[in-house]
Amino acid sequence: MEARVLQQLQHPTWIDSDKFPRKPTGTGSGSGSVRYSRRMKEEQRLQVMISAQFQLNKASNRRNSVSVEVTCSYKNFPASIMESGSFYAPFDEAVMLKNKSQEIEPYLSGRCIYLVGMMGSGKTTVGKVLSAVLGYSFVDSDTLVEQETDGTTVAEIFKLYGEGYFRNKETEVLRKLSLMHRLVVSTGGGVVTQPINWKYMHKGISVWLDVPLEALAERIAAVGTGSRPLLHHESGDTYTKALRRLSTILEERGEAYANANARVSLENIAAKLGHRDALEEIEGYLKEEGSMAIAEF
Ligand SMILES: Nc1ncnc2c1ncn2[C@@H]1O[C@H](COP(=O)(O)OP(=O)(O)OP(=O)(O)O)[C@@H](O)[C@H]1O
Ligand SMILES: O=C(O)C1=C[C@@H](O)[C@@H](O)[C@H](O)C1
Repeated sequence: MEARVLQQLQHPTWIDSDKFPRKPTGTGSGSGSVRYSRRMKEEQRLQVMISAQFQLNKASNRRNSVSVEVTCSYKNFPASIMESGSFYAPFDEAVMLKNKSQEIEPYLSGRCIYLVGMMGSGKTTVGKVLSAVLGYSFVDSDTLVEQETDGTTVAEIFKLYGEGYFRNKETEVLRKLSLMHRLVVSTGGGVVTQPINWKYMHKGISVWLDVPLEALAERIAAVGTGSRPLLHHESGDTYTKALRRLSTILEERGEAYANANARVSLENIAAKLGHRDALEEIEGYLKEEGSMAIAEF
């Protein structure tokens, strides 16, 4: 599986923000931009492109915004394994993320970060940014299960072989990941239901993205339930059926998510993406476990 993880990895490299002017020097309105890109080649097979656009526009709300795009391609593999992602953050926020991650990273000692949470809680979105700022690689356990099953999608695996088969494959994927380092893992929403999975995830640091059900249902309604087999059974409009089914699933899972080392509570979800909270919660956990010193005043 290691090779397959490699197919997914993004080898993120954070942009050296010192290459950018920190603030516009003038006081009036104006704008400027800087582009920085870097290409890495590993044995001529793996190509990672990181590009950043840095926009200073004092006259608009987009002032001091930074957009970062990470694109990964692996020679001879189909486009579906090409990963790309981007995020937009105020410049100060981007600098804060970079600083916080640099503070935390040595204390992680290479341990993997496992993001757990309900379907649609943002594990993929947050995970890609966390991996970029920490210099970790990003993997998605659902994708690895699909790859281990000859490319059969999660929805098809459920349909053809049943949930039990999927859960066993998922546990096997987690076991293999637990032997690896420097990964941010976006887990499947149901990993928390199998106690053995915790044995593997506790080799690293687990973070629960706790998002209100209404926000989850809204996001899922926006993209549909096609890829989420556990939401296929209800009738009604997509939002209502997703909300009803998610409520039942969360009830069945009880306290399972609370086994995570850290919890990011995203109550006011519209206002934030969760990357910063996730880093702060990981820092809190590292201090609690004693590997990171608590600042003395
Ligand atoms: N903070 C946020 N605010 C609004 N939308 C978000 C936020 N985070 C993620 N989303 C959107 O919600 C959807 C689900 O996000 P994502 O795929 O990251 O979740 P996930 O936990 O990985 O889901 P799954 O486990 O089902 O794969 C995506 O369309 C994403 O763009
Ligand atoms: O919450 C769940 O149980 C699931 C979430 C998805 O990520 C997939 O792992 C699968 O659809 C099951």
